[in-house]
Amino acid sequence: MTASPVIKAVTNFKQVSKTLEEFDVEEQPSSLLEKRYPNIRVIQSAVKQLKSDEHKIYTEDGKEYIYEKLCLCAGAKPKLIAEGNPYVLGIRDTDSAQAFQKNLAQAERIVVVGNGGIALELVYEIQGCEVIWAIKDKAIGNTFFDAGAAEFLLPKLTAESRETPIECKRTKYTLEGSEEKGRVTGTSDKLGSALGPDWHEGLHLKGTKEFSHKVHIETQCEVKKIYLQQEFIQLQRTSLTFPKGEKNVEADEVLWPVYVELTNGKIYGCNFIVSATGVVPNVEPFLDGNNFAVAEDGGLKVDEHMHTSLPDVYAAGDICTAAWEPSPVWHQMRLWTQARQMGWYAAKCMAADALGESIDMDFSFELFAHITKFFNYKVVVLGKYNAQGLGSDHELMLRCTKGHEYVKAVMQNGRMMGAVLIGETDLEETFENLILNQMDLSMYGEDLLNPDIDIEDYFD
Ligand SMILES: Cc1cc2nc3c(=O)[nH]c(=O)nc-3n(C[C@H](O)[C@H](O)[C@H](O)COP(=O)(O)OP(=O)(O)OC[C@H]3O[C@@H](n4cnc5c(N)ncnc54)[C@H](O)[C@@H]3O)c2cc1C
Ligand SMILES: NC(=O)C1=CN([C@@H]2O[C@H](COP(=O)(O)OP(=O)(O)OC[C@H]3O[C@@H](n4cnc5c(N)ncnc54)[C@H](OP(=O)(O)O)[C@@H]3O)[C@@H](O)[C@H]2O)C=CC1
Repeated sequence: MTASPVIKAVTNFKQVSKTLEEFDVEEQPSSLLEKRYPNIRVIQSAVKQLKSDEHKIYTEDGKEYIYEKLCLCAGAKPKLIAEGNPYVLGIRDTDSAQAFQKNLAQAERIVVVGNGGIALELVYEIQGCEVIWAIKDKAIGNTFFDAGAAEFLLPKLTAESRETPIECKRTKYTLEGSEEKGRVTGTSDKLGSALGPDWHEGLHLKGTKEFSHKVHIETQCEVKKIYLQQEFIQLQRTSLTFPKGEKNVEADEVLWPVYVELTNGKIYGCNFIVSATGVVPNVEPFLDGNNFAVAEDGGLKVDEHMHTSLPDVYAAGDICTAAWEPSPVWHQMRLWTQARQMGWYAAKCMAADALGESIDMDFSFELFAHITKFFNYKVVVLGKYNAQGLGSDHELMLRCTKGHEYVKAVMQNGRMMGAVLIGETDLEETFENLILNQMDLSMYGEDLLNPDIDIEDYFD
């Protein structure tokens, strides 16, 4: 049962190593899925309400369905800095991405807030529009890497000329445009599927200006307040303490539709704001009235069999929070890769439960592994790649060739616990093995990253 008219399909799946997977995500009509798998019937209608004590779901088209077992995969919603403000956009699905593209086409300057996946991709891709990027941290990309890797990547962002991205041969996201709402083009309230790898390739992310890229980064700050143009003018006129434009507001000739005051005291006018500030699991309102155990991050708690706290209800993907004791080198992140693995494993668990069979935890939860692309570099993150939860008792080993590769290994008690590999390092399989087998590597010391030693052969 799905609220969106298209089905997301994983295509060109490639097992890069034991745990690393690469694939494309395509929108396909649901009829194709039904044709390929005759046991599947797709019902396109949003679920309005779940009554888990009756084993029933009610859909928006007025129908009700009884289930024996149910798996909830309703994803997550963008967690916006100012919910309801028409100048604050989030990006989640095809609709919201197209709304963003439409607004960008009219824009001279935007403010991007957040320091994770979406912000990293946006600031690199946007052309012809000035970007003020406001981040809480000292360095860019805090959810994926550390300050060292950020330093490595930064020249790519500030370079005036960029490589032309490899052209996307397929139309991956196909929904038609969105409605006009307010002064920036809004999105409908219907929640579509979250975008996946290379989501921006089908979009034309260009503003009104002739220059290529212009990104200004404001570090260690958050958004304090957002002012609409009239509010801003009024405050400038009436408030003695409000900055009048000499010091804190950059000397602008133009009046902007909206102004952002940052906690570092600076104020920027812009056409609109992108809130790329993470997600919250999509549990309301359709799950209201059910007594689910919910984790601190708002996700439905699932055990090692993807089972929620309610009988016969399972959950997978962004909506759930892994509440089992994880492997020391795995953690949850709301990513396509994990949503796919969880969905696949949840299906196996449901089948095993129905047949009264036992099932072991899937191997993909042994090691956190993610492969992606930032600033046109291949990026692989493994295990506790940012030393998450390792305390101060760990060491970092680094190898970096400017503009070419960045290799970081996180070591604890002589064992490799995580790694960040940027560029074509060819080390992912070896490092994956070293993390999985927890071999004592103390005797190799710094040779572990010595470029003259072919460690692939060494550990074969
Ligand atoms: C811009 C962007 C770029 C991303 N890039 C990457 C990337 O490069 N790599 C990566 O690994 N991850 C990426 N992600 C994250 C990834 O998209 C998500 O982790 C993943 O889609 C989660 O899958 P899901 O099935 O849990 O949720 P979703 O893909 O969001 O699917 C949820 C589905 O539930 C439906 N639904 C919601 N409510 C209801 C209801 N009440 N009734 C019926 N149906 C309902 C929705 O219509 C939707 O089809 C990106 C996310 C975004 C927003
Ligand atoms: N290539 C890839 O793999 C991509 C993956 N994605 C995934 O899509 C989902 C949505 O992406 P995104 O929105 O970027 O989420 P992310 O979770 O990746 O990043 C959110 C960022 O916003 C920051 N933040 C949170 N609240 C505030 C606030 N109030 N003010 C300022 N900053 C704030 C977070 O900082 P802090 O961590 O300190 O709270 C973090 O830096 C994520 O699950 C992400 O992993 C998206 C794009 C690409």
